[in-house]
Amino acid sequence: MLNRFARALFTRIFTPVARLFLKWGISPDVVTIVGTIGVCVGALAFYPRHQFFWGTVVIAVFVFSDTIDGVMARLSGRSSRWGAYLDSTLDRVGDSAIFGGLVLYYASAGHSAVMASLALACLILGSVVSYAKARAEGLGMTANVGIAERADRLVAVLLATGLVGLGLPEVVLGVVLGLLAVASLITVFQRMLTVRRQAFEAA
Ligand SMILES: CCCCCCCC/C=C\CCCCCCCC(=O)OC[C@H](COP(=O)(O)OP(=O)(O)OC[C@H]1O[C@@H](n2ccc(N)nc2=O)[C@H](O)[C@@H]1O)OC(=O)CCCCCCC/C=C\CCCCCCCC
Ligand SMILES: O=P([O-])([O-])O[C@@H]1[C@@H](O)[C@H](O)[C@@H](O)[C@H](O)[C@@H]1O
Ligand SMILES: [Mg+2]
Ligand SMILES: [Mg+2]
Repeated sequence: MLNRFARALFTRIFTPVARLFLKWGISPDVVTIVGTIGVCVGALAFYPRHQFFWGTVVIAVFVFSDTIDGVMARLSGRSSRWGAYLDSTLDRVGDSAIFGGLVLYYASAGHSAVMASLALACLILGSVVSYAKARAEGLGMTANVGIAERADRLVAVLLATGLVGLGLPEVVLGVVLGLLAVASLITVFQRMLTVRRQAFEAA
């Protein structure tokens, strides 16, 4: 949803940064890679120690590299199949680190099997959401639908985790993770139905 409505706005916001990076001779691939490392460090160094606010701040700084890399590629006429592959593959690494960081905390010092399970459910179902689209595209179809696309999932988990880091009760994060898991599951079915329709239309 956000991907549709906010992409143009965020492209405008980050175009000056993208131009600056290109002027400095930085390539889109470097931004993709450094951004992913930053997200992983933010998630895995801070979340397992219950430093939810600072972890979210670090992740939020680096996560927009995913918008900037694409803008850079298009501005410089360097959009490539390799870049698309690198971008999507490293997105999975960053997403796994975010939910994995929460799993690590709640499965150890946080002592909450329920919260750990909810975060794990979001990790797994979010990956299936992405796979459902990637596999469809690999078969020459599209599955560009769903109520919980990547930008939606990230905004939900980062806002809730950041706010809990600022003092909101932990149950807020539990509710958001629960809703996100359900929304991700619904998205998987939305994508499967879209692909099924195309597969039978083509037959
Ligand atoms: C000035 C800073 C402002 C910051 C404001 C922060 C406030 C946040 C509030 C709301 C957030 C709203 C989120 C908006 C969503 C953004 C929409 C968007 O742009 O989504 C899509 C993108 C990119 O997706 P993708 O990678 O698929 O596309 P690309 O454009 O990259 O194109 C891909 C093609 O490009 C080519 N290519 C790419 C790379 C490469 N190396 N080579 C290439 O050739 C190739 O052709 C590819 O096919 O972005 C995202 O999905 C990013 C996620 C954004 C969501 C982050 C949400 C963070 C929000 C909140 C955090 C709260 C923190 C608060 C902390 C404190 C709490 C109180
Ligand atoms: O599929 P999803 O997770 O909702 O959303 C995402 C896509 O919108 C994006 O184009 C791609 O680069 C990401 O890797 C990811 O797949
Ligand atoms: Mg990107
Ligand atoms: Mg991406």
